[in-house]
Amino acid sequence: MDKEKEEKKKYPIGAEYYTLYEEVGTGASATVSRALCIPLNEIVAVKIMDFERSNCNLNNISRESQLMFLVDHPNVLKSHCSFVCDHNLWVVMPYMAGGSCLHILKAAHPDGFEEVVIATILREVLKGLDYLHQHGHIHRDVKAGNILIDSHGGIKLGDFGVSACLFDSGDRQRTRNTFVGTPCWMAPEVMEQVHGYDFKADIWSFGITALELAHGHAPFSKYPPMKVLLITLQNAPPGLDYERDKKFSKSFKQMIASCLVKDPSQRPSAKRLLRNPFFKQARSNDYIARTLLEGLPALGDRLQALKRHEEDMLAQKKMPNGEKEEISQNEYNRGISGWNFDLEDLKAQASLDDDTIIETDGDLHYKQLKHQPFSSRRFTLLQHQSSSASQHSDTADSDDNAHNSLSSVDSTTITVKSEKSDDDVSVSGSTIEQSATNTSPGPEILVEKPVPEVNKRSSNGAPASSNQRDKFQSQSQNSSSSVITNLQILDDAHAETIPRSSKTSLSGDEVDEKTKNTVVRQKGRFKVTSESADMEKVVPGPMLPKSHSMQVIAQRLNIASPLPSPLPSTTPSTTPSLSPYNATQSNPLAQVLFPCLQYVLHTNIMQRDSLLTAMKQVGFGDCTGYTMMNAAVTEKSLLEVAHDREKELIREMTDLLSRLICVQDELKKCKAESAQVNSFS
Ligand SMILES: Nc1ncnc2c1ncn2[C@@H]1O[C@H](COP(=O)(O)OP(=O)(O)OP(=O)(O)O)[C@@H](O)[C@H]1O
Repeated sequence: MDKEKEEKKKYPIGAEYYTLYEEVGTGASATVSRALCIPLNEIVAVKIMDFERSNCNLNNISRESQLMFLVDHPNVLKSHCSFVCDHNLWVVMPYMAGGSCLHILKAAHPDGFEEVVIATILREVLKGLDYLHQHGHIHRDVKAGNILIDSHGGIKLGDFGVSACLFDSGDRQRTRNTFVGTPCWMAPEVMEQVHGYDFKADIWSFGITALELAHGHAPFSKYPPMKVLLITLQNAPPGLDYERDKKFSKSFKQMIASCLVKDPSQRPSAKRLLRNPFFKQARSNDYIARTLLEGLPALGDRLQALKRHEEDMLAQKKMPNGEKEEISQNEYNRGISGWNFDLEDLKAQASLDDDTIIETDGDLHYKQLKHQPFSSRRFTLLQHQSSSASQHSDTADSDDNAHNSLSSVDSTTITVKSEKSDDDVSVSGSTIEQSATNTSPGPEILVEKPVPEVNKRSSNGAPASSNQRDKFQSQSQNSSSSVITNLQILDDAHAETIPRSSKTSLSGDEVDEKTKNTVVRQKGRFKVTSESADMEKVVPGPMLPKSHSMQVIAQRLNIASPLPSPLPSTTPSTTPSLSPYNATQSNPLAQVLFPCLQYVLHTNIMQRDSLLTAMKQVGFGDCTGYTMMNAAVTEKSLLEVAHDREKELIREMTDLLSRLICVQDELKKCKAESAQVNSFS
């Protein structure tokens, strides 16, 4: 009955019908305020998205917010209505008086919630996620900050729809000021941008969120983005520590371990997770209202207090690391996202500061040798004896196959043997040395949440079963069409572009089984990874056109390409015998630089292909023999030019790598000498 009443309610369209009260939240591109809907005399939340700040196509945002309007599940925050006002998009939503779990953690539970509370919150989140996944949607931003609680303890997953738009918009893809997603919660496959990702990326984020609720902060939250990426890609997945987290049950540890498996296909679906014994202890909404909300100041006051606290800490420069990172997260949530690949920047980022950073609480330890000149300073990533890998494999629920994933965690350059599997994973016996003296700015690393697409094969699945679902899905299909267009603009060479949303509606287990059929292809421009993580993945074979050039690269780099290369290389070898692969194996800096150079090369190749296609089209458009012949000649000469350029780039790349190696050798010598001098003195 209540629901019917709700449905009949018509929320007016137009800013004049709403009185804005205090601000209750800020995000990457929006501020959220408590507001009064005057005609209905009802308190609502209004999210005002600054079109200019979000750098996003307003029509796309608007379409996505309509999608949010169509959402109909008690655990997913829907919008009542949305409209444009002065270049802003207003989204009117139910007011969630408890605020986000992140706010509550910060205000009253800095060390995390009790297990029963966590189980109750997460069960509700899973129900919401299951609903979204069933409808072919991926949330892509699951985190405590997006889990909202209403005054009755009801839990909803927020920031769906509009955020999806921000991620998907081709405009955003093309602009550089667009960091997408928060790396702490980001699944490794999303970071790698190699084989695409699917709804299982949400399950990873869900596992990270579970840790966030347990500890009061997400794993690695104190580190800058680049470091988070490296740690996530190279280390064993984080998890609850058997020693340190004694207060938590085995089933909680196992549940998290099953989500934080690097191989997405081994992660359970949301539906399956709901059957996990951990959730048996979950209680009612009332319980949440009693335990979390009673005694809490009003949301607006809490937010103000938090802001003041952060400002004070900043002013005093006494900010604890976790909060420093919080600010840093906010910074790039605000749009600082083109990660500069300038080596100095990288050094600064990786070392946080130019001083020694050694923490003794079991967290990652970065040790910088102060007595060395800056150019030869190195930071050492010490890895403590850790046991998460064995823990995971020991304890993972076999049903969830969690242990399988750990086999993927190996590294040749950085030996990672995790023992502790928390955010505070320590890494022992391994070093990341960064010692290059080359300070010339290189290309920028731009890690973006890529535009996803769902494999066409999934469209053969069962049709949607209700009108509402059809409506929901057709809406999402509409919204994805713009993505296609944008993608084509971005990268014509990637011809497999297909809509983001699955057209099928699958049962949880089906969803599980069909993971591979609904894999989202990514069009990320770059990936930050290293050969050591998985050399095969570094060459994005399936993502690139099977061009002759790529085979040449694969051959030269001595990298096992995931694609067979039926065509022999015809390009004569013009490079020295130095193998960049070997070079990068022994040179961590080269590891980072190498993909960058690869990217330049790939771009070049793609441009060449586009030019050739354009030439062909011109040739066929005007079918005179003369034009055809001319086109053929031009194509040949273009090919030659492209080949020359390609050779030139490969030469440059190899040259750069060999110079890096020389520099590193020199450095080693210097270090040895300085060590000798030190020992004498
Ligand atoms: N309906 C609501 N009721 C109360 N508070 C809300 C509501 N919606 C959002 N908030 C608060 O506002 C904050 C920002 O909202 P939201 O996450 O939707 O913005 P965003 O710009 O998409 O942020 P981000 O992308 O960084 O997650 C939330 O973290 C939450 O604390």
